[in-house]
Amino acid sequence: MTQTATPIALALDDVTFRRGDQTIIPGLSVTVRRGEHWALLGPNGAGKSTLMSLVGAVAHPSSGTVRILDSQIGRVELQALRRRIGHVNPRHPLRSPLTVQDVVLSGLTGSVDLPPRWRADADELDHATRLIELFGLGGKAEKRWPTMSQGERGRALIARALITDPELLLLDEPSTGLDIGAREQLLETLDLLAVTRPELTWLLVTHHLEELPTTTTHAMLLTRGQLVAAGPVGEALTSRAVTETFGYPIEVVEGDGRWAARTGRTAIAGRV
Ligand SMILES: Nc1ncnc2c1ncn2[C@@H]1O[C@H](COP(=O)(O)OP(=O)(O)OP(=O)(O)O)[C@@H](O)[C@H]1O
Repeated sequence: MTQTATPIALALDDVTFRRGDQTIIPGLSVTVRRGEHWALLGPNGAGKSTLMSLVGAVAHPSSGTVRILDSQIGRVELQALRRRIGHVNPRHPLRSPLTVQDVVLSGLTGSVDLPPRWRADADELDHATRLIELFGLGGKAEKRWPTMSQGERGRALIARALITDPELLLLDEPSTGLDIGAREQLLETLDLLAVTRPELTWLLVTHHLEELPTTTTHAMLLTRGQLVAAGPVGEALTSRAVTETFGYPIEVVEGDGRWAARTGRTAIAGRV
């Protein structure tokens, strides 16, 4: 019996990205398969957000090819492709006092605010309610954006990203500003999502190894727009690769699927 390979969710082939004179990504190739959960790590300015905008069908590469789901950027209508991608941006530019429910529903209209005459139908309302419950916001559906905590906002934004049943979920620093309890709740929810939606592929940008869900399957380490390591998390997230990525001696520790970083004291001792 022949085994078919898991379909590809993202394929970047020799991708470059330039802004004016600056080359932000000098040539990057990586393949992500459906159902994989990738962590994307790298120092400030490494190009993580740039990479997220390329795989989120927001930016075009300067050269090379970007395939997202079954479409190649440059050959498809980006708007249609974006509807299949859930993008969680911690700097969501909402100014109006929308309720949790409306924030989640705004994922259906793809807008920050709800269009004035738009109304959700019964199925859409039901879906929003289920997501609000899943993310522990049941009982808070009427709470409004300005009075929501950072943790509540983060969870509402993930529910918003999921309401279109995306095939790809992009999480840009989803734990930013969360206290330990809220962070743990978020990580548990992502782990639960991995069970309830095994086909969903995600890419999660973080600055902290402690913020990786236990269901992280792969990791990509980026510095100056180039990959230092990319592959199964156990192979890519090594002390050596993290040290090279951040240009500082770091020891990576793993236990029960959770990750942590601490200063590589042995390496430092060897320097003095
Ligand atoms: N709008 C912009 N105009 C000019 N340069 C930009 C712009 N956005 C990003 N850059 C530059 O592109 C490079 C990569 O930035 P990017 O935001 O992708 O990095 P990052 O890894 O996400 O950083 P951080 O961890 O600080 O969020 C940086 O050198 C940055 O200064």
